[in-house]
Amino acid sequence: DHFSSTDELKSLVDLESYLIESLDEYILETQNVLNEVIRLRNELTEENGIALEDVNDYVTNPIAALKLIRRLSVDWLQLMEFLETDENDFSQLFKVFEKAFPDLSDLEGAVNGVIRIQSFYNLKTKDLVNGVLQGQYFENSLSEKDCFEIAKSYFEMKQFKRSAEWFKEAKRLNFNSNHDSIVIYLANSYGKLGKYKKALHLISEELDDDNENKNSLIKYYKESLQKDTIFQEEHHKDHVCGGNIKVDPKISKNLFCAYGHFYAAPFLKIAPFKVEYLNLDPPIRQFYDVVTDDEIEYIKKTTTPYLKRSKSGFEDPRVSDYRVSKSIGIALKVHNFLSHFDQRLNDITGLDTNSSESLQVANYGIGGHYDEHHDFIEGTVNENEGNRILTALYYLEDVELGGGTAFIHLNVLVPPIKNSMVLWYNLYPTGKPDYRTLHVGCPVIKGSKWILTSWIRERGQELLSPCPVEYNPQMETVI
Ligand SMILES: O=C(O)CCC(=O)C(=O)O
Ligand SMILES: [Fe+2]
Repeated sequence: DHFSSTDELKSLVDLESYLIESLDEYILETQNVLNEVIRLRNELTEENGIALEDVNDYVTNPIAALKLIRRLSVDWLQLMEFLETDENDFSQLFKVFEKAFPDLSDLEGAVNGVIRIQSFYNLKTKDLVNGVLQGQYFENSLSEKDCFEIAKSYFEMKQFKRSAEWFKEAKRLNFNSNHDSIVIYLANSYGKLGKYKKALHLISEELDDDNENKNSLIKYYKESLQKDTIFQEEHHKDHVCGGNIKVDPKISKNLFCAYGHFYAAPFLKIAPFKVEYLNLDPPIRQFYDVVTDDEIEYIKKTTTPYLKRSKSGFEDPRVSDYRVSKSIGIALKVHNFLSHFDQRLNDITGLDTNSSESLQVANYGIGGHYDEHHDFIEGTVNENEGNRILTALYYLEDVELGGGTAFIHLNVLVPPIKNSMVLWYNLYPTGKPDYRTLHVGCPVIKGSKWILTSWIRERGQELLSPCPVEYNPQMETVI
């Protein structure tokens, strides 16, 4: 027994105080963990609250979407590391939902989307960080972590002017342990641009004295200062997608709008289409109100469950960053609801649409695009079909910002206007490919882009379009 000896009781008191001390340590440790969990939880709650205010607006904003993906692919996992040690109900619950989370490749996709938007539209880094897109202010701004992710991607792409801008923003927003890593990256970006003095200054002044790389970096940049290497300044040029490139007035003064009926199609005599000539040679024309809201609803509803990541290339189609969208073919013949669709294209073009391919529906998310390409097939063409004479591209949705179609040799930017269709010939009337038709599906900055594309092939047109030597706009009746 214990109670008969005071000595034994004393040792129990000692033991108890030892235990209390250890318990205190445990409490402190747990409290620290919990405080950190609470801090992260508050950060997540704040952002989630902003998203809840208008979910649709949030997920169609590239900056907000990037943040959402980063939270779910990185931040939540960091939080869970704190809770991992004990098997609590929340950890169990999290494991069930985690499977549906975006992963690091989704994060990479979202970062690339923002980078694409910046480079195609030549947006200022500071504007993007503050949520300003093409001059319009949106509420979502980027955090240090987001800037750091983007900066690292630019660094890997060897775009050091941009990486320096983004690391600078990350440094400005920084208030945690990542500081040294940002400083080194920023200095190295300066170094790659030949700005050794700046790099040296940054390392000497701002890198922690305890950092193991400090001395070697100082030595490296001091030595670099002695070398005289010539560097090429990186320039960011305007792209046709941005809509800021002026068209030669000699061309633009001849452009016009009209009510057009074509090839004497009887229906169009009564109800001509509104048409706008965006370029005369080669002709690029935008037709308004050629697809109805009901048809659009039908097309979206029917195709949405089947959309798959688009591929590019005729011979060996692949998924790549060249074309970031989801798409699926739709055969008009099996959809009675769309029975008038091809008739309109036939009325407009005078061509036989029976030989056209199944239509293609595509949906581009934020930063989604289709880089420079021609629609005609290069190389061997299947003789039973022939090449793609003509492209008719229908816009099924207005895009809030970006998402036009740019003809980069012609400085023509087609705005994505719902219910309209843009039409151009990919071949000269002689059947020769027309390389002036090189075009880009511009990145979506904000919103969602839905298009439908119809390609008319050469076969079946022999009697309808007997090769004129040159295209002549007079072939069409315009009233
Ligand atoms: O998305 C666009 O604006 C262009 C699409 C396109 O060029 C195509 O699908 O061939
Ligand atoms: Fe195309």
